[in-house]
Amino acid sequence: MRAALLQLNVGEDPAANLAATLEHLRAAVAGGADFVLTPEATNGLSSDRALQARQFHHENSDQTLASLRAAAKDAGIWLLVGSLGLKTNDADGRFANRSFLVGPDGAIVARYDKIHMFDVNVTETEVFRESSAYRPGDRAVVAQTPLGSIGMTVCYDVRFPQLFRHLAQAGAQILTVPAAFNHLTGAAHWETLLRARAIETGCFVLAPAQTGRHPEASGKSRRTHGHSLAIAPWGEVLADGGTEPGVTFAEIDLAEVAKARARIPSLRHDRAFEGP
Ligand SMILES: O=C(O)CNC(=O)[C@H](CS)NC(=O)CCC(=O)C(=O)O
Repeated sequence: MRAALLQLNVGEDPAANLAATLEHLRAAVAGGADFVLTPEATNGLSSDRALQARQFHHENSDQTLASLRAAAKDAGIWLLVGSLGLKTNDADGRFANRSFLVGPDGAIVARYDKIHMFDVNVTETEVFRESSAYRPGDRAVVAQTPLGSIGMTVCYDVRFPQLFRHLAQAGAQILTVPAAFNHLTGAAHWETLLRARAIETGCFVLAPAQTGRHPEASGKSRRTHGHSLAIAPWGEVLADGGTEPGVTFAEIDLAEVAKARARIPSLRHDRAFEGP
């Protein structure tokens, strides 16, 4: 199976972001991809909640999702829409940060709402309160597909190894980690965290990422780390997307999952313990 990680530099306009995503998706298909993955926040990054309330839609009327489903069907590929900001029916008006797995017939096979919210002061001036805009999910998801069993996560989830262990012990062979990783924390932690999750679980880890500077109409901007990564179950980096937007390919051979787990069977060696 040939996977393609789309590395994006989205702005605030969902229509422009969709156009760029479709362009990269066509390049991925032309390059022979069976499974295409887009990053977190494929429909846009913004800190302007009022703007997002005008631009985001409910899942069943979201144009980004409809167009990407149609593109997956046209090309006959599997597609992970890393995540979309979507409206919910919650009284407090919070959005969902939702990841979708789409089949080659365009059907939604699985959906996952990001569980861990990035409520972090990266520096005094780079402050994130994701949970003020997004409501966290509370359900782990593994999807069985002909490509393998796929455990779904998003971005900051990568810092919670118990979720990854749970997914692997529930049968996942491939773990998806679409991200909009911060440039500072990314430089320090991104590759190490992803490689650790692959090694601990004996899973392939596929992590398509946002990259570069994301300017907002308000004058604010954020910077993301890029470096979309495909990692093998033994921990090797198979492909690194660098810092430019584009497509990065990786060959996924599921036999590697069984091989890595046969060499180090730690996934089956959990023990109960007491204290402190
Ligand atoms: O806010 C949105 O619209 C979309 N969501 C994101 O960009 C999220 C929350 S700000 N980013 C992360 O989780 C980065 C985690 C990270 O960088 C780390 O763990 O160090």
